Amino acid sequence: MARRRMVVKVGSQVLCESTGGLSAAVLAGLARQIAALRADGWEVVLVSSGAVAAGVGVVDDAGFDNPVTRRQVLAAAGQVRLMATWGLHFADHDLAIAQVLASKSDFQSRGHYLNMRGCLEGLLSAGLLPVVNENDVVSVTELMFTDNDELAGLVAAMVGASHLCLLTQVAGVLDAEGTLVERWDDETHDADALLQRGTSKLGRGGMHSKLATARKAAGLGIETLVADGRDEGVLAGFADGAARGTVFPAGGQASSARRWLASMDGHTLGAAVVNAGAEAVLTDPAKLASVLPVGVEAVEGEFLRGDVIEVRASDGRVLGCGRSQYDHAEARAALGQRDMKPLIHYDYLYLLD
Ligand SMILES: Nc1ncnc2c1ncn2[C@@H]1O[C@H](COP(=O)(O)OP(=O)(O)O)[C@@H](O)[C@H]1O
Ligand SMILES: N[C@@H](CCC(=O)OP(=O)(O)O)C(=O)O
Repeated sequence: MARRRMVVKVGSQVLCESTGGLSAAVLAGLARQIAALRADGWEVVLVSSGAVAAGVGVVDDAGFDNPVTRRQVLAAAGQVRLMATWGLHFADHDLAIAQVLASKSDFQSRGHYLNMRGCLEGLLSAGLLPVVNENDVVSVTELMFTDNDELAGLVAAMVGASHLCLLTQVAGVLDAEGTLVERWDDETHDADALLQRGTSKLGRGGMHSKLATARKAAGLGIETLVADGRDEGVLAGFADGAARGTVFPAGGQASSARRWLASMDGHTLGAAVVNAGAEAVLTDPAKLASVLPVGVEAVEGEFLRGDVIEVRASDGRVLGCGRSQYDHAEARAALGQRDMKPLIHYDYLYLLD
C-alpha cells in the first residue's frame, strides 16, 4: 500500500478561545481525530502554532517596549504551556508526543536538513507524535518563515508526506462571492483576484500564504487540503477521500533531492548569475544541463559546498536553485573557466517553470 503519512498544521486562531487562551475543547477534538488516524494506520506529524497566543495567558506582557522581545518571551513561555496541553490531550489516547522546533536555517544546509529529517523519521518509527513549531526565540525578522503554513509545507516535503492538511478558522479558500472553492485548479482560479492580504487577529500569513504553500506542495505530489479546524470530521474525511474544504490535487511525484531543493526556493544563502548562453541551455526543456563555471558571470553571497544557491539570469530573473559543489570562494575563483566540474550538477538543480 502507498505510504499514508499526513502533516496536519493548526493555526493559532483555531486553537484559541475568542477571549484568549487555548481552547480545551478544540485541542481535545483534534487529539481524538489524530489518534483515530493513527489507529487506522496513518503516520502523522502535527505542526502546531499557538505559542505566542498561549503565552498571553502566562506572561504579563504590558511591560515590553520592544515588540521582538515581547514576542520571544510570549513564545518561550507559551510553547511550554502549548506542549503541556497537547501532551495531556494526547495522553487520553495513550499517545506520547515529542517537540521539534525548527528555524529557517535548518532548511538551508543539507546537513541540518538531513539531521532534522532523521529525527522526524526516528520519532515516527518509535510511534511518537512529532509536534513541530517554529523556534520563535531565535527566528526573528529575516530569519523567520513567512508563517507556520510555509513550515508545514517544508516539513511535508521533508518527510515525503502523502497528505498535507492546513487547518484554519474558515471553511477553505473562498471566492470573491464568499463561496467555497472545493477543488483548486491553477488553470481556472486566479489567486490574486481572490484573496485579500489580511490575516485573522492571531494569524500571521493569511490565506495568501496557505495558497502558496498548498500549490507548491501539490506540485511536489502531496495532496493538500485547506479546511476548517473546528470541523469534527475534517481529518477522517480527508483520509477517506471525502474532504471538506479546498483540495489541491497532487500533481506528479518528486525525488527527495527535488523536494529539498524546491523547499529552498526563496531561502538560499547565495546566488550564481548565469550568462545568456547558459540560460538558453538550462531553460531548454529538451536538455538536461548542469550549471558550469564557464557560463557563470557572478557569484553572490557566502555559502559552503553542499549549500543551496539561487540561479539567476543576468537581468535578475530567478531561474531556480541548486546544490553547489563549490564554496563561495572556490566558485568565484572558477568563474568563466572551462573544463571544471559543474557548479551545480543537474541531479541537484531545480528550475522554476
Ligand atoms: N479568499 C479567502 N478565502 C478565505 N479566507 C481568506 C481569503 N482571503 C483572506 N482570507 C483570510 O485569511 C484568514 C486565514 O489566515 P490566518 O489568519 O493566517 O489563519 P491561521 O491562523 O489559521 O494560519 C481567514 O480567516 C480570512 O480572514
Ligand atoms: N510560531 C508561532 C505561530 C506563527 C504562525 O504562523 O501562526 P498562524 O498563522 O496562526 O499559523 C506561534 O506558535 O505562536
